[in-house]
Amino acid sequence: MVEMFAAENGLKGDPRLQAISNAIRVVPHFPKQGIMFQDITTLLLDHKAFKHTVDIFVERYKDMDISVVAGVEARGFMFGPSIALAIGAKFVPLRKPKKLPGEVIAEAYELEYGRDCLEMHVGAVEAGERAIVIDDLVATGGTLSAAIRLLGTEYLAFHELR
Ligand SMILES: O=P(O)(O)OC[C@H]1O[C@H](OP(=O)(O)OP(=O)(O)O)[C@H](O)[C@@H]1O
Ligand SMILES: Nc1ncnc2[nH]cnc12
Repeated sequence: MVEMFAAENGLKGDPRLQAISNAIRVVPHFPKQGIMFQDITTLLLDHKAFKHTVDIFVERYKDMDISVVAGVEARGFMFGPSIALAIGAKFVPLRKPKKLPGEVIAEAYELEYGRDCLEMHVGAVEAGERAIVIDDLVATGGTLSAAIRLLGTEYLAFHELR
């Protein structure tokens, strides 16, 4: 998995990827039978692996005229703001329902274990802005698809941690 990710992203031989992978704990059968839960809280405890993670995104997306880093609640909030600050972009939280106080647009989606919805404040992103979506992982892709629909077609790329 690490080798495939490295080859696809121009990071072949980069020792940071294995360190990141090693720092993610896999918890079988959480939150229900059959799910191999990828727990990034252990990555957050390892400051070197945490920094490597943010650095890889920053190296990839700096100087690409990206003005929006959209983070998916909750785990995209743990990585997105650091990346936004480092590349000089604004951070836009994509939140679960009824958390944002202003006018919102919403997108519903299916999860590996349920159904949910993401909301974004109207006006947080302007037409023509280039955005990236940050989250910790893709399972079915439902969350990522909803995030992209929220941002419209102005997004540039998405990158998962593992
Ligand atoms: O590709 P998908 O099938 O859509 O699944 C991936 C999403 O599921 C997890 O979040 P979750 O909805 O469990 O919320 P949490 O971060 O609040 O725990 C994960 O952080 C992604 O956002
Ligand atoms: N396997 C998984 N590990 C962690 N978070 C998830 N969200 C959906 N599937 C997941």
